[in-house]
Formats: sequence, structure tokens, C-alpha cells
Amino acid sequence: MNEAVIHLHPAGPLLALVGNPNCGKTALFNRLTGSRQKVANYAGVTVERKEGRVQTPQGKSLRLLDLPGTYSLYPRSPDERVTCDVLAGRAIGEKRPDLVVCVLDATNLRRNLRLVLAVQRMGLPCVVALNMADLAAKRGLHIDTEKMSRALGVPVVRTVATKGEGLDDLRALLGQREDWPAVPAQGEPSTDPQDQARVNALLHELGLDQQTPELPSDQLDRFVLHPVLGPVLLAVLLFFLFQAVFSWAEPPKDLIEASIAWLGTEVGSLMPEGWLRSLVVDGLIAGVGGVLVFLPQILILFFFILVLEESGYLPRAAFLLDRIMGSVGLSGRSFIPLLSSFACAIPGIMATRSIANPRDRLVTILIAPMMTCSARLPVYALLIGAFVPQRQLWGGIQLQGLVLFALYLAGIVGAMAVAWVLKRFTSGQQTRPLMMELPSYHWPHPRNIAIGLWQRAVIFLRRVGGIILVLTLLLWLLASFPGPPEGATGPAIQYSFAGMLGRGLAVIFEPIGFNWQISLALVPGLAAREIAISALGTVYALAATGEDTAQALAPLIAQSWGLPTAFSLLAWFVFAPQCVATLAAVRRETGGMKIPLIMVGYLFGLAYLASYATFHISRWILG
Ligand SMILES: Nc1nc2c(ncn2[C@@H]2O[C@H](COP(=O)(O)OP(=O)(O)OP(=O)(O)O)[C@@H](O)[C@H]2O)c(=O)[nH]1
Ligand SMILES: [Mg+2]
Repeated sequence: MNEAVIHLHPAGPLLALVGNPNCGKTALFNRLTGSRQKVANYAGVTVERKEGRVQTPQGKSLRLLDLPGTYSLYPRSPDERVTCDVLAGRAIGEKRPDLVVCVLDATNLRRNLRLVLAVQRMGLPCVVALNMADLAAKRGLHIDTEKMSRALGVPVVRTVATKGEGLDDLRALLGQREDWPAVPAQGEPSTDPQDQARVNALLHELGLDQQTPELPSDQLDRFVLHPVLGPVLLAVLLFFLFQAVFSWAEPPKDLIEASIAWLGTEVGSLMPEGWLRSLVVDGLIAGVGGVLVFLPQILILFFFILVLEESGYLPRAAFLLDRIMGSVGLSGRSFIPLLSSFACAIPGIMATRSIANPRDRLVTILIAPMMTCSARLPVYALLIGAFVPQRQLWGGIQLQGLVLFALYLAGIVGAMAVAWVLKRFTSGQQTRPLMMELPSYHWPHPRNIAIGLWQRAVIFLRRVGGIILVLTLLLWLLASFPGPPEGATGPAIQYSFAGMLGRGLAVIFEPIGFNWQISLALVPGLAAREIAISALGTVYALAATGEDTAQALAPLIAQSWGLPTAFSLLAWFVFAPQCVATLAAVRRETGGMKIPLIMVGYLFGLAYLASYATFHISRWILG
């Protein structure tokens, strides 16, 4: 079919999904539009509006918006404001929605229904998707959708977003514009108590106003949220996670390592001696291959994060840590953004939009980069693999996993300390007690976990094949030219641009124990932390003479660095703001250069201090 007209402004009706946090809007959106937006079992996952298209059985294609969840239409945090602005028609470049799809969590109608009334009061026509119908049925709640539809004066469709139930009915309803309810008259502005009274009357009419029985989730929570057992469980879970990152990854890691080494030797023997061989073997295979080795460890880490996210455990962890966070002046609200930062600081910084208090939000943004993002994992894993012996401690605990755990902990403790200091120097209202909802537990869907892991693998491989590849090749270029002068004795890299740059930087980094190779690797590492590894791989491959070029990086650095240098570099990576993309995100979120500059300054300062102390203390201890 040929498109004769190009629409600059998307025509046709605009639909918006609106509902309380965690009621399944994004799950529904993904099903309806075929998108893959993030779904997780806690409130505040979606913080931006996302757009997609729904195909209706009538053959129409409608625009659909997924919005952040909100409890009311009086916004309290930046993410809720997004939703309110869209509904009021205040969003820039967007018309007011023609139809609101109110998504309700059928297990909590008392709270969810209020939003339907609020939407109607804004004069927006709406239809209701009664989602989580499976959970409601499991709890013995029988909801008469006909009756509910009559009482509300709008169509009601029963849905189970995770299984796709009821979606055909919903699609059919959306495609039938004649069936959309008329724009409700904007009556007297009613008050919240009035709305609540109406909701209560409605629930009574539907026979749903009796007490709900205690749920399995509540029983489990008596253990999970127990003041003593709860934190113990959390510690055990995290501990197990870091152990697994090392012990489970061993076989696939060895396999990838061996394949890369084999490839290096094969390709090296096939190609004639010369710059092209050096580019492929020293630049491409030694550099980029060195990063690829860490894919299994990244996937194991994300496997755990995804399972925790889907199960509904995360907000409980936030609840448990609320007291600790409170003592440094942060609310439990900061927990989810900080936790997301373990994947990458950028989504973490975006997730701070769900924090209502501006001061808390700023402090959370400032400390988010100290949470150990997944780009640091390869660096840690390389250094631990090279320097920490594979020893079993008591109870089968692996020393390597323990060190990794300590590094993650160092970032967290550092972040809490900074938050505490910032609290003393900034004024702000008292942090309010955490009002966070605890969703019911779900079994994680294997399919969702698989999709999540796949997405992570793609992100990592894109980085490896994109920015890491490009910068590694650039470094190879700088490290290979200009060639050595006549009669030179040392490896060629010493006379190259990179060699000069590295030696210049080494002046700054010598006091913290870095040699010129490390100093040089830190420069491209600013673009993405893992590049430090590929850069070291390339630099060492080029600096090596003769036979040992195809050697793996870990034993090479184990031979040439002292333990204090390795520890110092680890400390550097805990704190240093080695990521330009994060700074760009901070600039976007805070609307200026001031905060990113403060962040770079204090993090570099902290990194230098930490490395300096680590280097000298460990040198002193090790004699
Ligand atoms: N059992 C069941 N689970 C569901 C259903 N719909 C969504 N879920 C799960 O509920 C959780 C929340 O889903 P999301 O789609 O992220 O919720 P949301 O409304 O977009 O949440 P926010 O973006 O935080 O406002 C996820 O764990 C989903 O897998 C459903 O109909 N039945
Ligand atoms: Mg969502």
C-alpha cells in the first residue's frame, strides 16, 4: 500500500493509560502495542510518557500513551505531574487525550476507583480496564463488571495483562468510537471525602465492602519484614548474589576466554606481519574480546535483579532499609532509584522523578553514581580474578565473591556518608515516614526474565560492538603512531602519542600507584568504564614483545602490578565519575551544568583520596 499523504502531526484520536502505580498499565501497554517497556512489581517504574500504537479489530491504528502511575490528580512528584499535565492538555506538543483508559487493580478497588472519579471530574471520557482480575479471583473477589459499568456509567472490561486475557475485548472497545462514553458534564468540583463516600457506596452495591481475608503475602511478610529476621534474610540474599556472580560464571567465562585466545592465535598466524595484523589481533581481539569475557557475570547479576524486581521483594527491602536511610537524611523513596543505579546510574537518576521532596531528589541524584553500575563489574571481576586467590573460606564462602561484596558495600557506605554530610549542609524539611505500598508477591514469569536478560545482553553487546570497539581502535591508532625512531630499543608504544600521553598523566596518578599504562587506560574509560579493560588489553598487547601477545590480560597484569596498585585501582573505580553519559543525564534532570560540575568535582576528589589512602595503607601493611 502506498501512503499518499505524509502526516507531520499524528492524526486520529489519542488514548492514554491512567491508573495507580503498579496496577499493570505498562504490562497492558506492552501487550496492546507490542512494545517492551519496563515492567516490575513495585510502584514508580514508569516515570516518563511513552507512546505506542494499538491495532483495533476494526482495522484502525490508534495512538496510545503509557503514563506514570498516580494516586490522585493533584501531583506530588515530578512523575505524577507528567500524568496530570497530559490529562489536563498542558503537555507540550500533545493534545488532550480523547479517551482515558483507566486501569484498575481489581484487588484494591477502594483506592483505585477514586482515580476514575477524578478523571471523570476533569471532563475526560473514560473506559475501565479491570486488570489483575486473576489475582482478584484467587482471593475470592467476584466482581460483577456489568453492574460496575452501570454504576460508573462507563464500559468496564476484565483484563489480565500478563496473560493477555480480555485484550481482544479491550481492543474492540477502543476501535468502536461510538461506544466510547460521552464527555461527562463537569459537575461541581467534589472533594476527596465525597469521592471516598461514593466509592464506598459503589463497593457496597457490588458487594465488595466486606473485610478481605489475610493473604499469603501478609503471612510471608511477617517473616520478610520481621525487624530481626528481615535484615538477616536481605543480607543472606545479597551475599548469595555476589557469590553466584563468581562461582556460576566460571564455566561460560572460561569457554569465552579460550575461544578468544584461540581466535587471536588463528587469525594471527593467518595474517602477514604488519599493521593490519596488529590492528586485528592487538586492537580488536585483545581489546574488545577482553570485555566480552564478562558477559556471563553481567547476566548472572541481572538474573538476580530481575527476579527480585518481579517478585515484589524490592519495596520490602526499601521498607527494611528505611531506618538506615532515614539516619542519613534520605527517605526510603530513594531506595528504588539507588537500586536501579546498580544496573546503570542513568535510569536510576531518571527514577528519582518519583521523589516528591526536591532536596531528597537532588541528594539522591548526587550519590547515585556511587552505586556500583554493571559497567564496573567487568573491571572489578578482572582485578579480583587477577589478584585475589580463589580460596574457600569457612562454610564454603569464596574469597573472590567476598571481595566483590565488599566493593559494592564500599560504594554504598560512601554514598550514605556523602548523603549524611549533604544533609548537614543543606536545609530541608524533615523526611516524612515512608508511605510506600507493598505489592503482593508474584512468581516471576520465566518469559519476562528471559526477555529482560536478552535485553541486557543486547545492551552490553551493543556497547562492546559500538563505543568500546571504536574507542579501542582509536587507542590502538594512538598507541601505534608515530612509530619508533631508528635504533629504538623498547616496545614501539613507548614512542607513540599514547605513550607520551600516558607518561604525562602518570605524573598525576603516580602518587596513587598507577603506572602509565593504567593512567592511559583511564582516558577512554571516561566514555564507558569497561573501555578501561579493552584499553589495558590493547596497551599490554602492544607493549608485549614477541610470543606472549595473545596472552589473557589477567595473568599479565598480575605479573606487572603490585597488590597495592590493584587495590588502589579498585578504590578508584568505586568512586570516580568515569561516565560522560551519566553527567549528561544529570544535566538533563537538573536543568543546568551546576550540579553535574559539583558531582564531577567531588567524586574525583573522593576517588583520589580513597585511592591514595588505599595505596599507601596497603603498601604499609604488605611491607
Ligand atoms: N497476576 C497479574 N499480574 C499482573 C497483571 N498485570 C500486571 N501484572 C504484574 O504487576 C506488576 C506491575 O506491572 P506494571 O505494568 O509495571 O505496572 P504499572 O502500572 O506500569 O506501574 P508503574 O509504572 O509503577 O505505575 C508486574 O510485576 C506485572 O508483571 C495481571 O493482570 N495479573
Ligand atoms: Mg509502568
